[in-house]
Amino acid sequence: MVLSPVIGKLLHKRVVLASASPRRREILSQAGLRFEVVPSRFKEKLDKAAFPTPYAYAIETAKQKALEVASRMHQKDLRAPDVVIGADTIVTIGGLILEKPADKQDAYRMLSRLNGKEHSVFTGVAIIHCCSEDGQLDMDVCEFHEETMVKFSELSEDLLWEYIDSGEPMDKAGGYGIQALGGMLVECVRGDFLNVVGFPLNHFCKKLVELYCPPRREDVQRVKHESIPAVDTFEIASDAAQGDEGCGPSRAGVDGHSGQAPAGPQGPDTNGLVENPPPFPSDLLDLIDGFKASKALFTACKLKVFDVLKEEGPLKAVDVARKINASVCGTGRLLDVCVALGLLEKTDTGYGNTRLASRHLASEGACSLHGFVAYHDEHAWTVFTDLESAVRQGPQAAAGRPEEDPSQSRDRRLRFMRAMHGLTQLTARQVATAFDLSRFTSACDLGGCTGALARELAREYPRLKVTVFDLPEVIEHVSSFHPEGWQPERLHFVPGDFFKDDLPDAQLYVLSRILHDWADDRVHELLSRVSRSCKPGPFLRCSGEADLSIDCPAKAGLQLLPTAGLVLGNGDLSEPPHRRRETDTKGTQWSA
Ligand SMILES: Cc1cn([C@@H]2O[C@H](COP(=O)(O)OP(=O)(O)OP(=O)(O)O)[C@@H](O)[C@H]2O)c(=O)[nH]c1=O
Repeated sequence: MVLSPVIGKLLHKRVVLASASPRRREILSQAGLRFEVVPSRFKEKLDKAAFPTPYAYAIETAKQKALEVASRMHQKDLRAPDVVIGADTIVTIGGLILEKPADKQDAYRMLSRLNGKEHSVFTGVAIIHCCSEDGQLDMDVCEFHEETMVKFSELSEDLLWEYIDSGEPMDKAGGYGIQALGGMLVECVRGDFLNVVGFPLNHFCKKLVELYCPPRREDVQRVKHESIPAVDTFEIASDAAQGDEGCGPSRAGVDGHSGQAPAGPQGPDTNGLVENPPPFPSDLLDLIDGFKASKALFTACKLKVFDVLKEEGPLKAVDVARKINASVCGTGRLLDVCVALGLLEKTDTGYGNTRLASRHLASEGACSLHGFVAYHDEHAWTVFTDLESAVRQGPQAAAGRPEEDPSQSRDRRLRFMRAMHGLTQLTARQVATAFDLSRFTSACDLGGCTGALARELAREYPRLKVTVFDLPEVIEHVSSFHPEGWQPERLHFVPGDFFKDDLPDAQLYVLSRILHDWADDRVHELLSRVSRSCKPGPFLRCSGEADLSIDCPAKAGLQLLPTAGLVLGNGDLSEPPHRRRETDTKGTQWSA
């Protein structure tokens, strides 16, 4: 890449750097660019949590800095510069964004966090091309970011404080300046050094090539003058002249409007040119993008990435690729996605599981959700792919599908059981202890699958005998979900269909994750069958997430566990359960 012709493209344009950073000014002027400096008054206080990535935050801040300068200059002399450049540098570590420290203690907190570790430095850049016609300002925004990895050595407390006392950290993102004394803290750098200093010159020049030789429209996003968001400013307009410094011929266009009030946080500025920014639609973007994250998680689980890393991590991408028999490039990308999703950690030694992944995404272990993930990948994913036709044609379309072959349906059932087993193991204790069931001596878990909840109930209540009632083809596989030689005390399994067969006798019926599977008429039928099986006893009724208009038997206690399902009992439940947890009561109303 020949640089001077690129920079030369800007020679006859009025270029403004919307930044007070002396480092940015130096980098750009040393590259031969001629420009003016008009520091932006945009307050860097966007809601970080509203951005999907740290660099999206840096880019947006850079853009707002530049937009603020462009619109202010346009208002002042009704002529905006040709090009305005904004930039924002942030340091990120462990999902946290570090900007300039507020004071020495803040600098100490930042540097301690970075001590001995690798972190990312992102600079977001916005290049705005302005065009004023008939008093109207149109702007084309081109934006990009650059990431550089920086590793700090292990540093002593004394050294950190000596560095802080030098005063250098205070105007620098992350509390250090790599180009000066801070260079002593740094063990190595991966990527563009100047990006850390405050401006990714190389990427900037490449962007200019794209824009000018010839411009590629897909890199340029047209922003109409009307859509310039409102900005918060630090100073009143008259302060501007003090901050503006010229590098080239000074045409900053600041007219020193004295005594003019700054635009309020929400209000338009004096010329009515700046409008309220629309709220950033991060929830919507998450909805749009969410399936990609799910599929990346499903794929990593299926390829046993979390198992490999649990046993042998940390490992480099190339080693993981070999172990899972996949391409190095594809594996590297998948691993990086998992890092971004918080499932893996990446260090110098390679990729490793987070605790969350080791506990829940490896295939073995009491808290494993591997089966639950596999079920969603192999079953729910396909079902949802057909959602449009299900909506168009109605549920009868699914009913009209050809019968699947029995071995396939057996596999599907086992997958489903594995999914339910994993999930129930995770929640069983909470469900079993959400109510005080100690007065009961017998319970029946309807559709209790592998008995994971029944087992917990039996463990929690030493007097309780629990029957698991489920389809014969489910009961047939139960033993494979429990340790060999497992002899459950006070727990037994009865095959049957709760819509057809007599329900086993019990004082308490448990329906956990059952009712949501059925349409209202079926729910009514099932609850009526349960109601008929209940023996006379004190009465308590609760309505919760579903409005149960069943013929509720005066003989049965009936409670709804919103997170888990329904418990029907005939014991003395006339008082609200004292062991009910706050988190379990959401949306539930009690009436005796
Ligand atoms: C990591 C690092 C950062 N910096 C400086 O940190 C400021 C970041 O803050 P910003 O908000 O992006 O810029 P600013 O200085 O406030 O200026 P402005 O863009 O006008 O808001 C910029 O200065 C950078 O050089 C260094 O000089 N060296 C380093 O190693």
